[in-house]
Amino acid sequence: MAQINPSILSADFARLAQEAEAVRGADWLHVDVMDNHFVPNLTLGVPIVESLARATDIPLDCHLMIEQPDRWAPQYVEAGAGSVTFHVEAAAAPVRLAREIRAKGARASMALKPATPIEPYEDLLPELDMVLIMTVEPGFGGQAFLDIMLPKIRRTRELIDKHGLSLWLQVDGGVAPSTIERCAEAGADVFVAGSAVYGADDPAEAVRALRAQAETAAAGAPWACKH
Ligand SMILES: O=C(CO)[C@@H](O)[C@H](O)COP(=O)(O)O
Ligand SMILES: [Fe+2]
Repeated sequence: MAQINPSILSADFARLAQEAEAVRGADWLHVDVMDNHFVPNLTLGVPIVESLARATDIPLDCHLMIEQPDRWAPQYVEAGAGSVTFHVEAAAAPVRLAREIRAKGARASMALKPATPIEPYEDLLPELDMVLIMTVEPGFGGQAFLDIMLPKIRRTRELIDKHGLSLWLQVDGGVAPSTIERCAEAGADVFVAGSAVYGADDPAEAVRALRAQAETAAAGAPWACKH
């Protein structure tokens, strides 16, 4: 089943509890943590994640666009995140980090920037609960979807299926009604959407509509028939 994770990067940061309520029915709330080093933007950190976890019962999917994730990721689990994604480009010891995140009780996920290939990390997949293929350069919401990432999504789906794994395949960046079907056909099953959800008149309805589009597209995809 397709999961839709609205990104609060496109929400009003002064009203985060209400903005979470506005997307009731979403599978996860996507929280973009940026440190102005790994990416040229600065957002929020552990204390806000802690408050948000108390303010909503939607589980938090924390996407860490930060340097030194080995040092910081465990603190996001302690703050209440149900899933923590680190960038493999920034991690010193991705296997140890994934194991630590899992041992602390959250789902462990690894993100790849657009220029990072999946193939060198094939052997790490069993250590993970999710892989995030970035479909924009990380750092900002509202950017145009990079079509050139579709082959990487397909290749990642093939690797997951080849190893008989059940980890989720997330896409993030420019996911909208005009792009979500191509992502689902390529093999993604978790969809982050910021501007397409919070820019809509009815964000909860936008979540439902995106999910329906993704599920229809996935049903007709060749990879879906293998399960
Ligand atoms: O991680 C990021 C950006 O770096 C994303 O999660 C964005 O927040 C997605 O926003 P849209 O492209 O959907 O507007
Ligand atoms: Fe993100």
